[in-house]
Amino acid sequence: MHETIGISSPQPKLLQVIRDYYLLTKPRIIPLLLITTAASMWIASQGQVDPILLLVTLLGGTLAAASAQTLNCIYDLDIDYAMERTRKRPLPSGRVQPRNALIFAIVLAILSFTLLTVFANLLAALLALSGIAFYMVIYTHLLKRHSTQNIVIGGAAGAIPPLVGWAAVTGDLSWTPWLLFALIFLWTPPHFWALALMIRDDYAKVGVPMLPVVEGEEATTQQIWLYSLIVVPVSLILIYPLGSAGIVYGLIAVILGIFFLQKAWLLLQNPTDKQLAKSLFKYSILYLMLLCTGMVIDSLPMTHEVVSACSDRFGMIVSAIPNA
Ligand code: HEM
Ligand SMILES: CC(C)=CCC/C(C)=C/CC/C(C)=C/COP(=O)(O)OP(=O)(O)O
Repeated sequence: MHETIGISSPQPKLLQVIRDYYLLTKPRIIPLLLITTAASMWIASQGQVDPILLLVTLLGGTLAAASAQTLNCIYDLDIDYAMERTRKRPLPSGRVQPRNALIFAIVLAILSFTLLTVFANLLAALLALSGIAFYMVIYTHLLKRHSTQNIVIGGAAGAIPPLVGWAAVTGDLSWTPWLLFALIFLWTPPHFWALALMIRDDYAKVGVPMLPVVEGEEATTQQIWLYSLIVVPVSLILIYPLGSAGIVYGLIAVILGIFFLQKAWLLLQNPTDKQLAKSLFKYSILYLMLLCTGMVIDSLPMTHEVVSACSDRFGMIVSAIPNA
């Protein structure tokens, strides 16, 4: 075996280092943050988004989210070391030094800010920066270890990406991006508490007061149900009164919403069923992904043409019916 001879080629070591810095950014979460940014950009540009601006904004958003997650990994090193799920992360396992991680996070934040300022605008750059600050100061420092409402209020950080996307396109903010913000803000509690129900022993071990740890499964599933009941109608405000989406999005939102409510209802009936919690957690991700895809499809000029052709034809059929 090569390893026993003691000669290790430099490439696998370099690849390992790259992999560790990549893992520091909790990369699996970032694509969904980008999907919400992209959906917002598509609506803001009425289906005709500038591809370069899209690319630059998504890159700036990725760098900002990666910076935020790396800072969180540094701050939470102690609890990440104590929890089964997070023990193998690059910092607790000693593969990356906190000082190097801090430099990495600062570089990412500077790159994000510069990129967004130069190629999008200052508002988008400042919003992304505020996302990092909010996630670190409000969620990670002030709330995560001290309040059962940690992810409700802290969840606002994860709802900032659509504001970044909208600002990048229009240079300002209006009701629609704030509605998208509210949607993700309200979506976060069912998303996270469903997961927390599955891993509550881990959080209990390190004294993080997640809702299922402090108030139990029944109270948590009631809260999940409540937020789910709000999130579904809120998703329809985009159609009325805002008028920022149409029938295609409406159909998608209603169908997705029915399944969301069904899963939250089942969990409410069986608060200790970890399989149902897992199912809702997974579905929450699919829900937001498809809802955003629905927003994009709905915003496309081609969709508008198809919808208006269909409604013209429908109008002709109706007017051809005697006494209609
Ligand atoms: C304060 C708010 C939030 C908290 C506390 C939270 C927490 C978590 C945690 C602990 C996980 C499991 C990760 C792991 O196993 O390492 C997770 C998974 C995930 N979260 Fe969230 N989340 C929040 C908001 C969001 C937002 C806003 C998004 C995107 C819009 C998001 C997208 C995801 C995705 C896509 C996964 C699955 C990752 C995978 O495939 O393993 N989360 N979340
Ligand atoms: C615009 C911008 C830069 C926004 C950034 C927002 C952001 C990074 C949101 C992520 C939210 C999230 C996945 C939290 C994980 O909680 P945790 O850190 O408590 O999870 P853990 O228990 O896995 O460490």
